[in-house]
Amino acid sequence: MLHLPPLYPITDASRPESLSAQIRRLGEAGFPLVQFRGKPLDAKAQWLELRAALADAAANGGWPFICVNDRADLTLLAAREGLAPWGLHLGQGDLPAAEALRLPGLNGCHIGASTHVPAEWEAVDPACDHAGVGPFRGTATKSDHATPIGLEGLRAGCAALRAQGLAPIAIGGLGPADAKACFEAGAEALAMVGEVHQSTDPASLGWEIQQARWQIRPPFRRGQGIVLLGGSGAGKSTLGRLLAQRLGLPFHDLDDVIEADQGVPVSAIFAGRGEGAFRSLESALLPALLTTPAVVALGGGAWEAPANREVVIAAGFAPLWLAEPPARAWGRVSRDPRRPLAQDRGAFMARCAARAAAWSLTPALLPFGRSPEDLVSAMMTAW
Ligand SMILES: Nc1ncnc2c1ncn2[C@@H]1O[C@H](COP(=O)(O)OP(=O)(O)O)[C@@H](O)[C@H]1O
Ligand SMILES: O=C(O)C1=C[C@@H](OP(=O)(O)O)[C@@H](O)[C@H](O)C1
Ligand SMILES: [Mg+2]
Repeated sequence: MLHLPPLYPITDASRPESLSAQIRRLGEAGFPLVQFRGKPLDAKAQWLELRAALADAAANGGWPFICVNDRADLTLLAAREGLAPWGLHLGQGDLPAAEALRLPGLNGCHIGASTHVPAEWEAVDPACDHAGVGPFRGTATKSDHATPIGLEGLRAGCAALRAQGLAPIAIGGLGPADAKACFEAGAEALAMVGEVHQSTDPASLGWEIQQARWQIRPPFRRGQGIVLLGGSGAGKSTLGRLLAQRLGLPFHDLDDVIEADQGVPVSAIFAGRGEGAFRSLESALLPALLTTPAVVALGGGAWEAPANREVVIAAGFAPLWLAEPPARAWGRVSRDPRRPLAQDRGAFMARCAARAAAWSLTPALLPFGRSPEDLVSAMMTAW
């Protein structure tokens, strides 16, 4: 099943802030996925905002992912400009999902559906990989909504969607006080419009909802090994060391292991033998770190190789994407002489954008500006 962040913010065209500015602000706050909802703006206004938001995200390491509400036409236009969005969310009256996926440039697009009654959530178009289920209760941001389904409807909807392999998203008048109940009822994510835009501190809202999800579904099992992945500067090495200490597990940093094995710094391997030689060392030395439970911090590029991903999964370790906005990570590591791939902003962002699809195959840890200490404590509150 598709992994989704715990809180899925949706733009609100009734607010004075432009849609592209809303998406930029939410991305900077730490949300990896935002839905672009342009109604009731006309097609031209929606297109200009969508293009601006997608271009902005592309220049910032592909962050945040953008899922377009309703508009297959605008999604198609964007794809033609080389700005294919992460996804397209289709309502019951929009283009059928399978037809949308056949549009040029849209294969690989994540398609979402809206479901409101059992007949809808029990038979979703198999071309979809996620679906909204709601409305949980009535909401001021959507006047034409269907009858609220409440917690029991949500439970039934989530079970039906999960049985079809779809990630269920609770929607409709939700606030942070609903989070634990919605996750317990089976939601993978909570979609929000009003709460997220009215909040003076959306990062704290995201943090609170992530903690609620961890309380219901901890990010790893007790005693299980953990592999931290994600971009350079996300904080994998720092968090990994601390997490291992708190869990009483050994800690391995793949870069340190490579340096110890080769007797030279990572930068010297890149300079002397090239990136290919470094990637071969990553793949050669990773399996030995997975033989007994441990916390393992990967380097920023190690999750790209399918063989490395397979060995982590086969070892039963929990892979976790430390999902820090690339612009924030760049601010920490730019031009660090020990990081050969953090010398040029454009190249750094292009790598992040190219790697994001592989990272998002795993559950995410969203730091939302918190310290590694806070992150470790929050991950362990489940126990
Ligand atoms: N949560 C955090 N908040 C602020 N700074 C952090 C955080 N995590 C890591 N850092 C700092 O960012 C830099 C990069 O961290 P590091 O652990 O080396 O990242 P990575 O291993 O993912 O490249 C270090 O200077 C570290 O102290
Ligand atoms: O992004 C990358 O490909 C790299 C990131 C580095 O690790 P950090 O993610 O710890 O910086 C290190 O493995 C090497 O310089 C290559
Ligand atoms: Mg590191």
